[in-house]
Amino acid sequence: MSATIISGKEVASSLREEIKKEVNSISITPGLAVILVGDNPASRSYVKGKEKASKEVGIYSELKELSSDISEKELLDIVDYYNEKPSIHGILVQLPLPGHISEKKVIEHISPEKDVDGFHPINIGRMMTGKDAFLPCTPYGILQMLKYKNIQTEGKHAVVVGRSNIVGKPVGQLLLNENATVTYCHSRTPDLASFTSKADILIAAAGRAEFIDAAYVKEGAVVIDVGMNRKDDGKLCGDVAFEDVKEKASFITPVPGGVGPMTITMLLYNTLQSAKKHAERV
Ligand SMILES: NC(=O)C1=CN([C@@H]2O[C@H](COP(=O)(O)OP(=O)(O)OC[C@H]3O[C@@H](n4cnc5c(N)ncnc54)[C@H](OP(=O)(O)O)[C@@H]3O)[C@@H](O)[C@H]2O)C=CC1
Ligand SMILES: Nc1nc(=O)c2c([nH]1)NC[C@@H]1CN(c3ccc(C(=O)N[C@@H](CCC(=O)O)C(=O)O)cc3)C=[N+]21
Repeated sequence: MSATIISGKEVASSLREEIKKEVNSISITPGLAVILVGDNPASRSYVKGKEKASKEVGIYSELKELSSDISEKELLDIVDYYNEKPSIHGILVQLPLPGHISEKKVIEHISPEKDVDGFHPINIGRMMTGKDAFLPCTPYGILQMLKYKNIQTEGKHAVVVGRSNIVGKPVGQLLLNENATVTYCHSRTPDLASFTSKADILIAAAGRAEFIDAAYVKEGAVVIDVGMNRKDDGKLCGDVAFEDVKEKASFITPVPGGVGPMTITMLLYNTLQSAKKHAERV
């Protein structure tokens, strides 16, 4: 039996309709500032996607493009400018940043109230303790995809491949909050397949093209592919060998058209929530 494909595009467009309606119903226009340092083509293409999606739902978006030789101090000053700007409710600094700039410092400089990426330690701490917080967009989007398909997490064994601060760690934490039993794997995990093949829900977030094949997957597992890799022919592919794994899994997400569109959608959602909170305060 071939797996059901979870279309991130479909889930995203349904959520974006709701976001659009709500944006139209509130008294202020949500504003998002996107800061892009340098001219990495992949980063530029993601940022364009975010801008286009913002416009489609009626969110104002402002793109600040900066040269890769900007100093850390100059970048922090620009973050400050948006921290103070009342029409901006969300700030996103596209990662990665050039080597001479501390990502940690920049993230910690963003006001937690405008941290719609959910990367600030205050928001991470709030997420870990189950308090109201901006949840990181990719993990949050994955939860929405599971919900949309009525996939149970309670009591399930979730295995996460990857432990980055932006994907691996928070997706595990959110699944734990949803009562899954969570195992994290990473580059020092010996015999990876011995762990992944136990997973009811397998999250692949390592950034290695198509390396999760059917041998890594349990029959009937739910497989979520976060990976975003370029093949030699220039085509985009995930961490999962889709054609092979889809014959063994019960649900699977494609790349493109899977987790990616959900990441952008949750960014829009977080920006809307931030604007609503702002409206309550003034
Ligand atoms: N679809 C979307 O919206 C998004 C997609 N992405 C994509 O997801 C992928 C992961 O992103 P990100 O978390 O930022 O990447 P990082 O490179 O920061 O982290 C990769 C993680 O995978 C682990 N890893 C690497 N190789 C292996 C291996 N062979 N076996 C087991 N674990 C391994 C690393 O382990 P260790 O810690 O030991 O180094 C690390 O924890 C990338 O392809 C990225 O492009 C990212 C963000 C959003
Ligand atoms: N501060 C910050 N926040 C991020 O959320 C962030 C970041 N930095 N740096 C890079 C990663 C990566 N990321 C993606 C978002 C959407 C797609 C996406 O929409 N992908 C489409 C395909 C896009 C294409 O065709 O190029 C898809 O999967 O269908 C991909 C990747 C967000 N990231």
